[in-house]
Amino acid sequence: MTSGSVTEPTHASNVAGRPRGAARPPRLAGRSPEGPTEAAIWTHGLGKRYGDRVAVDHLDLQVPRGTLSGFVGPNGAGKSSTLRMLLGLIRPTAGQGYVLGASISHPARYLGRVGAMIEGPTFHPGLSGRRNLDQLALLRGIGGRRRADRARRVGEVLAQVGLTERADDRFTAYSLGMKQRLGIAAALLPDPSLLILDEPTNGLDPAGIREIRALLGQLASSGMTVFMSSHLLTEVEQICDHLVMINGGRMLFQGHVTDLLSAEDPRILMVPERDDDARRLAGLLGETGLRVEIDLCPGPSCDAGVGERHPVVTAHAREGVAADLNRLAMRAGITLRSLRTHRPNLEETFLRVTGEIDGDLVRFGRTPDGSVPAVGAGLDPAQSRGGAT
Ligand SMILES: Nc1ncnc2c1ncn2[C@@H]1O[C@H](COP(=O)(O)OP(=O)(O)OP(=O)(O)O)[C@@H](O)[C@H]1O
Repeated sequence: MTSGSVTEPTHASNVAGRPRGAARPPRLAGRSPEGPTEAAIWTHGLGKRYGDRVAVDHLDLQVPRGTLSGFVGPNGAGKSSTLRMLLGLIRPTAGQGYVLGASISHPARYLGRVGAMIEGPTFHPGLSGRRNLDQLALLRGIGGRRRADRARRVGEVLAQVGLTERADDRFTAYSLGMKQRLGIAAALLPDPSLLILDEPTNGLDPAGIREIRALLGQLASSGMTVFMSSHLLTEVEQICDHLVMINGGRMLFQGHVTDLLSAEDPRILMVPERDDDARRLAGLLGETGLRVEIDLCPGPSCDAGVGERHPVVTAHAREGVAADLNRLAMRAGITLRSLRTHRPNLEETFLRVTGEIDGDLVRFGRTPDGSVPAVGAGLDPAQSRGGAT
């Protein structure tokens, strides 16, 4: 079993922990926390300083073999520096790391089994995709000295990334998506066990993103470990089964995407017909033991499906109690304009954990009178998640 773990800034909440019975992707079933030799990537206390600037701060990474793992963090979080240390391009200033069981102090021992695309692919613009790959294979000694062997390997990787039909077109004629796929083909030349990609979907249109997504999914299902950095959280949520989230060089979360998402409280969002009823409704719900917030600002976490701007009362409760909450409101003479359930997606979770947006409570605290903060906050979490009766 590979457990998800979360380290949070103090203002973020409700992310830690894995609810009992949370489903695991089958590919990882039965695995246990992995040591330096079992994990595809393992680091302990890994750090990188540039002068006084700390780019990577005591990172303990564990990327299990065979996963498609997303490496996410805001700009300047330390992703590229980490990838560069793993590839032996820069030296760590602290800690240790292992890639495919070999220490990162001796990159030559594992680089032959690692494919990488960092900072986008660079190819000769006047040569075809096939010729570019052939030259790279020759330079890297892939496929042996025989031209036929090299050509066979180049043909295989071109087929793998779906470029066979356009293989003899010049690189300049390729779309951005095709250029990215050629970059991945180059990384695949040595038939690696681990593929490290820095922002492979950067700048691509939705169709290009879909192609890369399908390609990475295929590679991972063939048993290869793929570790890719990305800013596109929707993509990571859709294609990755494992996630490493960092900010300011520090670990925020690593584990299964499902663990992170299922640790987020499900919510029920209610908009009373009369704005004045919002506080009374929040008070009533709070008395049942639920954690409740009021938000005046429609947004991803408080949009209750109402076009106009009305106070939204959010109860941290599972979907199953929605009808109970509606009845409770009705009994108190409060009619609801809308009621819906919401579970935060990876993007919302990420923004909250990295502190890019304030939590609902903070935002409510900034309203003009600020007199009703969280109702029911500080109650037994089991109670607040259990729902009202
Ligand atoms: N060669 C360098 N010299 C000095 N500072 C650097 C150097 N490379 C990176 N940094 C700094 O280290 C921090 C981490 O940068 P890094 O590029 O690793 O982050 P990142 O998560 O990859 O960001 P981005 O997504 O914007 O590329 C940043 O503050 C950056 O300015």
